[in-house]
Amino acid sequence: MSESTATGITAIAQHTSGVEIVLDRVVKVYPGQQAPAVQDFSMTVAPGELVMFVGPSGCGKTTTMKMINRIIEPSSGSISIGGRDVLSLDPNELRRHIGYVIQQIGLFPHMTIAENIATVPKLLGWSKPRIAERVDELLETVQLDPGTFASRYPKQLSGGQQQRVGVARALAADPPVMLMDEPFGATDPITREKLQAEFLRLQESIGKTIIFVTHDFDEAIRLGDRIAVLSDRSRIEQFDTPANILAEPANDYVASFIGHGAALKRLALVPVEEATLGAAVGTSGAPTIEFAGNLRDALDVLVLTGLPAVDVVDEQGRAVGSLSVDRISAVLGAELPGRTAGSRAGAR
Ligand SMILES: Nc1ncnc2c1ncn2[C@@H]1O[C@H](COP(=O)(O)OP(=O)(O)OP(=O)(O)O)[C@@H](O)[C@H]1O
Repeated sequence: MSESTATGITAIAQHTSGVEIVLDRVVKVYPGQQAPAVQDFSMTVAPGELVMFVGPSGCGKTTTMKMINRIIEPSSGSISIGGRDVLSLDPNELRRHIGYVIQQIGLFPHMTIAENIATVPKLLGWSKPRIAERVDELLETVQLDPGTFASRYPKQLSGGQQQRVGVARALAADPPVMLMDEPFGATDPITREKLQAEFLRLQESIGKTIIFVTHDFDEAIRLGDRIAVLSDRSRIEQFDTPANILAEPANDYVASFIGHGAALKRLALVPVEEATLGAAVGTSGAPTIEFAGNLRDALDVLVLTGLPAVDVVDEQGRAVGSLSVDRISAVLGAELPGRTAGSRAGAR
């Protein structure tokens, strides 16, 4: 490795919380192919941001992501992480400083869970006590008891547990950047929701810069700070926050991707505290909604109970006000100042 390469890696490795990723006119033409799989892809991802790539099969999501850690070499264009040109760095070294989680998990079957998590720290030459401490810490972070799981083998874990280990392994050397390729895709819907919720909580504390590939638009809405909706050759059709994409899809392609129920999806993003509450009703025995909940949960209660209003309660269970369908609708209306009814309908 040249000296400048070593300096570049050190600069990336110094960071543990997120750094900026910049892709500039990145192109990938696979050998023997006429058309590029990725054409002129440019994007800046802010430090600590969680960006979701969503698009149909074959549009180039994975190719684009894999060029960042150089599992796939770009044909042209530039990519930088924390201001360092990744194409000038040693690819193997680079990968040790970028966490990588894939759907197939890729745990080594003949290694224990602890050994799996320790792979990169070992390659980086960490001491045994430091590695052991890190493995325990990470298992706890992903809610697996080290005493129970550290010495097990992957096949002795459920799919969801294996996926948690995959995340722990990617985090082992505390990389500033994580690339995640359909990481929860192979799990059943309930496990998937659980993993998503855990992952969101985790990201709140670690603040990595993350690129996350998914087919599932609802997953993108739930997790992303911003979503890039991609079409053929990784063309960016829209790159914006989930709320903005739901409220105002850039074109018919994005609208079709959102599918039905955009208003309901938007409600799930709006916390109860953003609504203007009415007076508490105080009907005894009626279901309530927590102040920390979202407007979709509140609407669920209203629909299921048929009540005109549902009480909102604080952490102590005290009613602090109430929500009705009108009050919930008013929040969505207020989010779209000056928008005509016609354009709102377009956000379907
Ligand atoms: N090694 C390869 N050689 C030739 N073409 C390839 C290669 N890998 C991918 N492609 C092609 O490049 C395009 C983009 O593939 P890519 O895997 O990036 O898409 P994707 O959006 O991630 O798809 P999926 O969601 O199905 O994983 C596809 O048309 C694919 O057939």
